[in-house]
Amino acid sequence: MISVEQALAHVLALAPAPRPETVALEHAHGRVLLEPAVAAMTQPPFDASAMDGYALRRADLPGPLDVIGTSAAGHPWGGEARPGTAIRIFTGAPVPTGYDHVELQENILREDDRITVQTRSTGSNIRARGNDFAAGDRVEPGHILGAAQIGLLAAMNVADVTVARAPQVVILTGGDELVPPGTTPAPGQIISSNDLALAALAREAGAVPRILPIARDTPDSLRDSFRAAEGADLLVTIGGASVGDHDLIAGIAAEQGIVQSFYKVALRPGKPLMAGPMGAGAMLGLPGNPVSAMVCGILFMQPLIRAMLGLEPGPLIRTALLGRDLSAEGPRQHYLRASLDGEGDLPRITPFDDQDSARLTVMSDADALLIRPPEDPARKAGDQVSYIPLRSDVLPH
Ligand SMILES: Nc1nc2c(c(=O)[nH]1)N[C@H]1C(S)=C(S)[C@@H](COP(=O)(O)OP(=O)(O)OC[C@H]3O[C@@H](n4cnc5c(N)ncnc54)[C@H](O)[C@@H]3O)O[C@H]1N2
Ligand code: MOO
Repeated sequence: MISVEQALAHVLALAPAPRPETVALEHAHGRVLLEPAVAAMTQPPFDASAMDGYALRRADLPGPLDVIGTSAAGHPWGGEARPGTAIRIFTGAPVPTGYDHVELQENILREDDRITVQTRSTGSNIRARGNDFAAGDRVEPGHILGAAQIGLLAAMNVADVTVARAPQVVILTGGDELVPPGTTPAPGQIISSNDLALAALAREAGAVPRILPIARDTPDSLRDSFRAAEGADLLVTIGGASVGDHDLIAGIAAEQGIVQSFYKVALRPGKPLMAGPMGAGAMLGLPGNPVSAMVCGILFMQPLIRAMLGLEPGPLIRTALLGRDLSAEGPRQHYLRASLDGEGDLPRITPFDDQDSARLTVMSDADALLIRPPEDPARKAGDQVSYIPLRSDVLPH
């Protein structure tokens, strides 16, 4: 058995380099920028008024001043500043050269075309040309484009961006006991959940998942499934990884020429785990117990997908204070389903009593996976511990 860290290093070594693709900016939200994007224009492109009011020369204050023109957004005033004058101006309009201040209309007394400034703002109320960005400024690659970056790139007049192609992840689950949701199981059968859960985890990490039809417990059925996965960036198999008579995945993978980087990991839940190169991509074999499959998906599949996208692979590890005493651990690194609460600097983490690797209700209630290293001694409430946060506010699309 190898450690979780060694297994993750093996898995990440299977990631092919991110592949570029050009997309229109309107389709770039949530994608990973792969090449720098360069501003095609300066913002603002002219000194712009930040308020509705009057552009004037500070040297002429307090006035009175003659209003000699109007500058509105999209309709600049074509004249030149003269001493003792002002321009009626609106938010976003160009401030004509020579005027160095905009006074809010609330602070002005106007009689016909003459104004007097009654209160003077401290700032100039002018946004200087280029104070946001200049033509040639770059948005650096290597991160996910969120709403703010999409807005920034649009303002920069960048219409297309080079992003990482989303990895195509094929999900294969098999077992004679499994039928899809929405069908009526025969005696001894259950509903297949792992394929949908792992596809959701893959999508969360930025991949495009494709779920194969549920394979039967026969070599031929699995061979058909492996064939259907050809060309994928990543094949994720779930189940059939253990030592039972019907656990066939390792044999079929070997037949396909997939050389396993490792097989067993000192991990709870999820000991039977395998990975290896497949074509230009990779294969990852996860255990079948539903919670084990998800935990391994979080620990290995999601980091592999993020590495394929050129992102920091993670998983994200945080610190919390233990909510209750815990007994000593065994030789495998343990990821316990836990709740998070508390309002101090560090949250308080409390593992659930039931850690059965088949109970999806417990996984669904969990806010975090509490990490207990191999042979971790007994711990007291209040001790600092590490955890992986589970709830994300990122909605996949
Ligand atoms: N003699 C031993 N038996 C087992 C060991 C062991 O070391 N020695 N390890 C146990 C552990 S731990 C796990 S985890 C499982 C892993 O087994 P497999 O990866 O071969 O998974 P399966 O046997 O195919 O399924 C396990 C369990 O999960 C259910 N399952 C499978 N696929 C799905 C699905 N798509 N949706 C919902 N549920 C699924 C399946 O019905 C089984 O109940 O092995 C232990 N045994
Ligand atoms: O390794 Mo199994 O994944 O503990 O349930």
